[in-house]
Amino acid sequence: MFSGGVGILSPVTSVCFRLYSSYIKNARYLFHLKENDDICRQALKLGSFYLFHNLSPFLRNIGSSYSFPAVSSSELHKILIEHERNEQMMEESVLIGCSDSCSAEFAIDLGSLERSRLETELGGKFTDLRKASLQLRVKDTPLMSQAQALLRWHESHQYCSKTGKPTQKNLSGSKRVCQGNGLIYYPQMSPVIITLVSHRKRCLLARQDSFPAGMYTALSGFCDIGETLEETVRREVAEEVGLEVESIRYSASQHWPFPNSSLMLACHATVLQEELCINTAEIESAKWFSLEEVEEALKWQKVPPKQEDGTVPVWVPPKLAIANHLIQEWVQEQRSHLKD
Ligand SMILES: NC(=O)C1=CN([C@@H]2O[C@H](COP(=O)(O)OP(=O)(O)OC[C@H]3O[C@@H](n4cnc5c(N)ncnc54)[C@H](O)[C@@H]3O)[C@@H](O)[C@H]2O)C=CC1
Ligand SMILES: [Mg+2]
Repeated sequence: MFSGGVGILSPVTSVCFRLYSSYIKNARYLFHLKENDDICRQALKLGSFYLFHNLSPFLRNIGSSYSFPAVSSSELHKILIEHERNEQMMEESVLIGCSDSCSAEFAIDLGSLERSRLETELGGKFTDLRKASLQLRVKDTPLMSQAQALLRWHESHQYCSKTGKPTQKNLSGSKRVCQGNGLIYYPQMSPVIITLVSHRKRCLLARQDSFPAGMYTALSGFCDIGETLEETVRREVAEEVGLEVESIRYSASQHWPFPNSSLMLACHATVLQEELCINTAEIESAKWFSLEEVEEALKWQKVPPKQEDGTVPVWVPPKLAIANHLIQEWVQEQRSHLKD
């Protein structure tokens, strides 16, 4: 059922939608919701709502796993009334997507409501995002991260940086407009490259002193303004480990919510030499690893225990991090070379 859009879209648009795949229907419907406050206001009455409290997502424990459940519009309405809030508060929600049946999905921060009472009533816990990311199934984390990132952006962009006047969110939350001069602000992400450098049969993993003990990962760095993806890869590899990049191959991307929204652009790169010159202001340690060593590091599903000599074995970020994807991809490629 095309519930979210029924009776709201023009007949012409609705006819077009019937010819499209559900993916295209959803994309077009979301476009209308983002752009048109009236359509979005209607969708609020039928949509579902993911809950946050001071940016901590609401999780429910079911047996040995956790879910990130949504409440219906009428359930949210009831919560607001019971906590003596105006139903207008529903309009503080931000749009984060829509279901396969085109029912709009929103996120709302209930930080002004009593947390422990809400948790008891809803039967779950508002959980810090980092902890929640590790508790939830990997496939459920992108929606939660996206929702938190958008709520966080709105929370920190209440005023225009040019006029100092308040900014007003449009209903979907796809932008904020300065009440003084009409300047429009859109949610932002910082582009970051993450590169798995390799040379012959080994790959390079590094760690910063702020990482948990034993954790090594691929090199990463924020793009400077005006740089291309390729230029950032070359500069970061040179800056952090003193190596000259020979070739770059794009792999995949990921939205990363920590500490602020980044768009992680993941690449493989080969280098011309292997002698490292580590920039200790940025990196605590960087080492070349063989296939066997990387396979060993991948075996740890969580932080490994200390060994008898007090050291922690090398391990790599969990599956939810794109670093893990890059490392797995390299392992697959090395294994396939062995077969050749
Ligand atoms: N999802 C994943 O697999 C991984 C994600 N990351 C993320 O990548 C990001 C960048 O990693 P680093 O190697 O530390 O970057 P980096 O090597 O560029 O160094 C960080 C420094 O860059 C500067 N900087 C420039 N632009 C910045 C911006 N827009 N925001 C914050 N700092 C900025 C700051 O001085 C900061 O201290 C971090 O947010 C980290 O969480 C890092 C590794 C793996
Ligand atoms: Mg870095």
